[in-house]
Amino acid sequence: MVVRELKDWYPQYNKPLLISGPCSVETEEQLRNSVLPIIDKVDFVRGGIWKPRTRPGNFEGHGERALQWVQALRKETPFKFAMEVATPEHVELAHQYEVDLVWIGARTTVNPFNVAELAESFKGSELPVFIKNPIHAELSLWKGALERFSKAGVSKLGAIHRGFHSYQKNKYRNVPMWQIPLDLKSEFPELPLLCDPSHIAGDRGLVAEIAQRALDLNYDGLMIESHCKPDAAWSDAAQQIATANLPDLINGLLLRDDVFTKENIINQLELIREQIDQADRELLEALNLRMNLVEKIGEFKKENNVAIFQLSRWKEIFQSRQEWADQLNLDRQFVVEVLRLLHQQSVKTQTEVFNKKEQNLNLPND
Ligand SMILES: O=C(O)C(=O)C[C@]1(C(=O)O)C=C[C@@H](O)C=C1
Repeated sequence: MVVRELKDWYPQYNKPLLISGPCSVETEEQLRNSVLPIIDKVDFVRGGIWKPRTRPGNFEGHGERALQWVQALRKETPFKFAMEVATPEHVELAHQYEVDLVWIGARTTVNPFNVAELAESFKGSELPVFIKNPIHAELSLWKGALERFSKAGVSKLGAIHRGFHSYQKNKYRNVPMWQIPLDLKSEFPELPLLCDPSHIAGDRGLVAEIAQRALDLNYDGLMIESHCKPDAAWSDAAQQIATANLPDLINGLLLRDDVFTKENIINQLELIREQIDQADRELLEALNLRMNLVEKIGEFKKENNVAIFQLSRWKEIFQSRQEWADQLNLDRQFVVEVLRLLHQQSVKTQTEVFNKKEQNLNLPND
């Protein structure tokens, strides 16, 4: 997949790229009051034209009528406009109304049929397209959508992390699972990655801290929902911040450098990284030793016809290592995950020992 850096196709890019505006375009007046005060603070104004709603009966967006309001306001005061598209008809209207950036919503990204059809409708287009993560935590679906758009010739491509649905109650509306977007960025370092703290939070009180977290992780930009009267919003009222509060939120964010630049800090960093290298080497040697011992026990078990899984020993290990973790001030959950992985690997290794055919038996056709 060919990806281009933001700066490549958006030369005025000054980190972080900022997209803000209301969840939905509701009325001409709401649009004007939500947009005009933020024009010089953001790169793109966002506004929902069609809203995919979980249940029928909720406001589903005004469609083309809202685009006409956007067009009229832009004639008066120019600004770059971004919106979600979910069908080829939306894409056609995006071109017709000279929208500057579009994104593909989480509910669309999950469906390869929709993605393929949408990507096709971008053939020959110069529009930048950002793909939101699929609603459930599956990196390959997210990558698949990006690849389909790339294959269709969309080169101004980016990703938006908006968190993942969880059936369990959580502090956040959508669980961030930061590792997934970081895995995406590791694979495609040039791919512009934005965070949508509003959809992760589901609550305007959490938006600033999530936005900061994203910048701490070196995201390229943010998409934040803002509304002139958020409590009266027709959709996602709880997560939209007041237009009047957007400047303070933006000014309060700390930008981190990409890499260390100061000489003395680089020296200190290098010293610590050498120690980490050493610690990792010892960790791997300890793992190697453990796996050799596990293999040895596997051979004993095979010789003596004893089962691989030893519940009472495993329970004892599981318990005692958590106590050790407490003594060492290590996070218990982290240690539990490592133990589970270790045990899984032991069982796999001993299964291989059990299945190993004896050498030199020379059984025919075996
Ligand atoms: O103690 C054993 O019987 C082992 O084989 C080792 C080990 C482990 O990984 O520690 C592996 C499998 C058993 O279920 C319990 C423990």
